[in-house]
Amino acid sequence: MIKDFLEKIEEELNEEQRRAVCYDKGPSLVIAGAGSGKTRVLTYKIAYLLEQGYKPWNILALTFTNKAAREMKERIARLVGHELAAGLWMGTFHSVFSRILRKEADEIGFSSHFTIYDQADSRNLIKTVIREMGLDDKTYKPATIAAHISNAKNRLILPEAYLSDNAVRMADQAAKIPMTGEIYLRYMSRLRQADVMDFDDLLLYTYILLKEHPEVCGRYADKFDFVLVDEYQDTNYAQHCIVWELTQKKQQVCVVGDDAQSIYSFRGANIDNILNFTQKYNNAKLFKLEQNYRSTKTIVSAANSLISHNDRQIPKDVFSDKEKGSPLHVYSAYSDIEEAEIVVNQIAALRRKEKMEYDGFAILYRTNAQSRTFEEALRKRGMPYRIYGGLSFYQRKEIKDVIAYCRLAVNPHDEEAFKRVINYPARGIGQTTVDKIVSVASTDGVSLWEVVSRPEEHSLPVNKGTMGKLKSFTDIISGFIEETEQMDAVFLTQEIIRESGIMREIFQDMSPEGMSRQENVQELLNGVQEFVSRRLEEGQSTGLSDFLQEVSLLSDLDEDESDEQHKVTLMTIHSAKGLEFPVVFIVGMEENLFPSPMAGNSQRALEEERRLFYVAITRAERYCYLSFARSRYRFGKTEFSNPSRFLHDIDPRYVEMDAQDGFSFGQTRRRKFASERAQTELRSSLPSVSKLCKYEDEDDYGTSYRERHHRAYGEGVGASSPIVAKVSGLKPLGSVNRQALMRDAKCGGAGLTVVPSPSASAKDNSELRAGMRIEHERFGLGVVKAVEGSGENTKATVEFQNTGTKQLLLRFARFKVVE
Ligand SMILES: Nc1ncnc2c1ncn2[C@@H]1O[C@H](COP(=O)(O)OP(=O)(O)OP(=O)(O)O)[C@@H](O)[C@H]1O
Repeated sequence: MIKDFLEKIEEELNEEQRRAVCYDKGPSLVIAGAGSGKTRVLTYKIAYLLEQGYKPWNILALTFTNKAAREMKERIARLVGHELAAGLWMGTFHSVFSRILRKEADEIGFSSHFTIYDQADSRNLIKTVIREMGLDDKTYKPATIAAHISNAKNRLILPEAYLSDNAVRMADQAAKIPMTGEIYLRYMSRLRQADVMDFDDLLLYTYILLKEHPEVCGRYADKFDFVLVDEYQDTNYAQHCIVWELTQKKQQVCVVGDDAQSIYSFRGANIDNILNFTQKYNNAKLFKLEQNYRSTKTIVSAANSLISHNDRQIPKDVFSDKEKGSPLHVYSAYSDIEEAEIVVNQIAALRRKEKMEYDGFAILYRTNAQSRTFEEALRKRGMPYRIYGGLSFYQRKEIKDVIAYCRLAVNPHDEEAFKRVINYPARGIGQTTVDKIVSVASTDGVSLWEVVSRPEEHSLPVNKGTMGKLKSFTDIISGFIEETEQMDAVFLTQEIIRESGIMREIFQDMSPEGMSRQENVQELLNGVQEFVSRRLEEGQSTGLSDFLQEVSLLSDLDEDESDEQHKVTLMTIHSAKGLEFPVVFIVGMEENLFPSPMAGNSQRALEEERRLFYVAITRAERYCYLSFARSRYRFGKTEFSNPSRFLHDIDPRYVEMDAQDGFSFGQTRRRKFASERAQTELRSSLPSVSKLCKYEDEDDYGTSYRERHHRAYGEGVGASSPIVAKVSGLKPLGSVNRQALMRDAKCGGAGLTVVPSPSASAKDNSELRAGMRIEHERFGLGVVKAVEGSGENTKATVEFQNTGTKQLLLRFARFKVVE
């Protein structure tokens, strides 16, 4: 058996992997470059320890996810048999330590039956505490307070320490939430009274248990002869301290990870744990796995050249023995619409050329909301896809909520939409009331809307208070109904998001999940805006019911999920960690998107964004495509984007770009692409779009939505889109300023040339002839095939290079003739 196993090790592992696997003479740090077989090494190492005679119950292996633990256990079982593998202590920090905590609960004043609160439970309790303390939960937003508490727990800061820390107090005071420490104190005691732990407590109390009960700590430290930790770069301070408590005596610990793939600081991960490991365990042996088995030489070199721009890292030289492969191809698109079409066209072309299945392709983006345009382009082409680790755009809760209001505005008798939002956002209309409405409606044979619109006539049995709440609801919906007659879909959707209270509900949650919901709602607005602009250009109606019609067709396809096994995968880069695909598209490579504007000027945050890009590139086996859109709708207007600074970080030898794309790689890095002057000039020429969008809500939040978002996303260069101009009476951006931007952008630094989208001019339109080439703001380059009609009704049929053939009503079309 031993001989077989050693032979297997010889066959399956390279020399450095073997050395890392067979080392059990003290602490070790295995730095595993991307695609270098980290999982293989961990699996073999545990199997090796078992073969060496270590007992499974004396081995503790901590993973980042339950899935990783399951998969690793299966692989170990294949090597050493199920019986041995089953006895291992293997799982996530939370699952392993909740098991230990249950056993030792009375040591720290809990019963062994303590309950574990999930995020929603814990937020509810925080909200209750805030209210009990007489504080305003609009100032003390539960999500924000929860994040502060979680952060403190992950750093092992207890309420008393929190309260006595001057720096923390001052920071909370500056953030206008000085009572956070008191809330934390009360929240903790409430959890204790209820015999409950929240998720972070599982780590915090484990640490307390080990630190304050040396005999318990000694028992576990003696029990575990070997501790292994996967994804060590993503551990937080509490996890790091727990590992230390368990291993400082025997020093039999092996941590595996890649500092270049540390991407979870927003969840408390601290890259310093891995960077400083060899200082903490000063006789630790360092193994570097540098051979990448996944990607072509070019992809590995491109990723190396990118990450070399980070200061904080453990030096390594990742290499590949695979074929050289093609350069990373960069696409510059006119708009997010064209970007999606380019990607989908490329998928179709590669499938034809290389006979690849759909599941060989992945589209990776920085934010969830970006899936919309790609989903729509894939659907249009009938290409099967799946969203990995999430829902498709129109299935997301916040989108369904807004759409439900839109449906009511168009048809208030829509029962499902009615039930979905009558008490969302919460307006004190309980299930009992809804049941009564349903019952009366059924007896009288009318719709639910009919009952609440005329409750007396239908003898709805509710009290005066409830009657008032129903009246407020019907007033809101009636307002929308009235507006559907006169307003277009963009105006109305904005109105709905604001007046329904959804904006207040969603935009006060600044947690990562909350931000993602905000981005989704914003993206829905972008979709509506895109719809309206397109329909205007096509000479078709732009009402809300037209938009809903289009959306319902999209959702219909959603339900009619094809049985196709092979699907294109769409996901955020964060969820792509650990996965690999023959072809990877990394989209939205723009400033203000990637790096995330939240990173601001913080070097630490920017380095993490760069690591995220590194993770994305290293998912690719054979082809890697990068794309950016030069404009996209944001905040109700077209915003021009500059290519991401990260594109400059890749050595030009490993990238290529089509010559006509108006982008060139240069030597000078990280300077502003478009000059400040041009941006300022352009901005000052813009009328206040906020008048239309009316996002301001100072009364409730102190700061406005736009202000917060612009803080979050940075100030973009924008121009009113045609529909914005039409509805609000604003004029489209003057050509002088646009030319100024083009002039400045063209000679702007960094070796990049950015040509903003074109705008239409009357002259262009009247002289338009078949055969002419045009540049359209969103559809990109195209050739005019025919011009028909006259005056206001002149239409052109244009065959676009990437976005197909379209008919444009010239009066509304935004393009310029290029030849
Ligand atoms: N010695 C080896 N010989 C051949 N192939 C190997 C070897 N080691 C690993 N591989 C293969 O390399 C690929 C990458 O391995 P794995 O997924 O474990 O990498 P990883 O280090 O976890 O990567 P990442 O951190 O980038 O997700 C896998 O397909 C794996 O089977």
